[in-house]
Amino acid sequence: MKLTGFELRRIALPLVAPFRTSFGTETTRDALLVRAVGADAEGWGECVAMSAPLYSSEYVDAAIDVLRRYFVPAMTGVERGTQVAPALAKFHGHRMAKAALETAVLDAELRTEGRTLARELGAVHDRVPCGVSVGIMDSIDELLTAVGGYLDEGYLRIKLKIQPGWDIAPVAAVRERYGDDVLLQVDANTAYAVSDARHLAQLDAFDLLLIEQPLDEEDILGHAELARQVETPICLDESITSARAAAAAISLGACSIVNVKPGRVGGYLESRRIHDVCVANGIPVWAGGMLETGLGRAANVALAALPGFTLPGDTSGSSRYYRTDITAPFTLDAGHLAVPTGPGIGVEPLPDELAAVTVSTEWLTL
Ligand SMILES: O=C(O)CCC(=O)N[C@@H](C(=O)O)c1ccccc1
Repeated sequence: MKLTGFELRRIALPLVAPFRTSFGTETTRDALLVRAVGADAEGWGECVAMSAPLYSSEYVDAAIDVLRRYFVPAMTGVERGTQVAPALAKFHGHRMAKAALETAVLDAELRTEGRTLARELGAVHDRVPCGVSVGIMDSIDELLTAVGGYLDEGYLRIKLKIQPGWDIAPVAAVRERYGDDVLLQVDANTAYAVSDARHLAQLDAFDLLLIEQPLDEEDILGHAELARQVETPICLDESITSARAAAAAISLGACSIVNVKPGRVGGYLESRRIHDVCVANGIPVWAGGMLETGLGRAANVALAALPGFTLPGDTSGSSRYYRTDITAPFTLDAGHLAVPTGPGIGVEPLPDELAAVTVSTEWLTL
């Protein structure tokens, strides 16, 4: 499929409520969409970089610049999704920008050929169990109300953001209020140090599924040491930037569960490779999230349908974050989301909704 060019579209979606993590608070999702335009189809990719380099080194302005200056010009001659990563291999980093470009080309290719992303990746389910991520709040009462609301909506797993000073008490309160059967996990987003091991070991009393990314993303050996001192399984997110990094972290004993986030690792094809490495090592994986619109959400749900995704992911319904999504909304059904069945990622932006949140567009001809 011959490509004629790409559109970079920056959008701003207000969140239904502030979302606070150990590294900041989001109130509006500043996001970059990439549209690949081919002779007889177009495809979409969502860059999950945040406004500022607080989750990782990437941020929206940098993604726009690197796409415009280096990555899109390197797409000359590229006609299939599998050709994108090799064409970008000489460039270091910027995995979220690379992922958006690869997904847009892959979506256009699959739409041209009438194939779904789910099938292309090796999905084996037609719906996926959904968890929800709950931010840091001003009070335990506020947290318990939020958690109760999500449980009422049918979410099958609760993830609590934690940080020093907001960890043991909120976990204990949720366990005390909602019981021991609720699937519960925590996410520290690198907020602790290995010297906090004894403190974090207090979480062992609460039968958590996992503790996600407690230490700095580069502290693989620290996570291996922490795993020796804490019973709760350690899950890595920010540290796992590729299948090679996953293999190394697993062999070093740094994690026993992996959060697979396509944007963080450079795309859905590398995500499948991470899945395969983890399955080969008996390591469960689950689909992470980055407050995606329905475009990224659709692709994440397809990925979450692969056999090794045995834990509910951060694949919540659209209404968790947005009053109005830019695609038909993803709505929870008995705690699950249906895997899209249309070609490619299976969804498209709704023109009016997309226009309403568009901040800027830029066309780059190949
Ligand atoms: O449900 C979602 O899409 C968000 C899930 C979530 O908590 N993402 C976290 C994370 O660190 O995994 C995050 C939040 C905000 C910004 C970046 C990452």
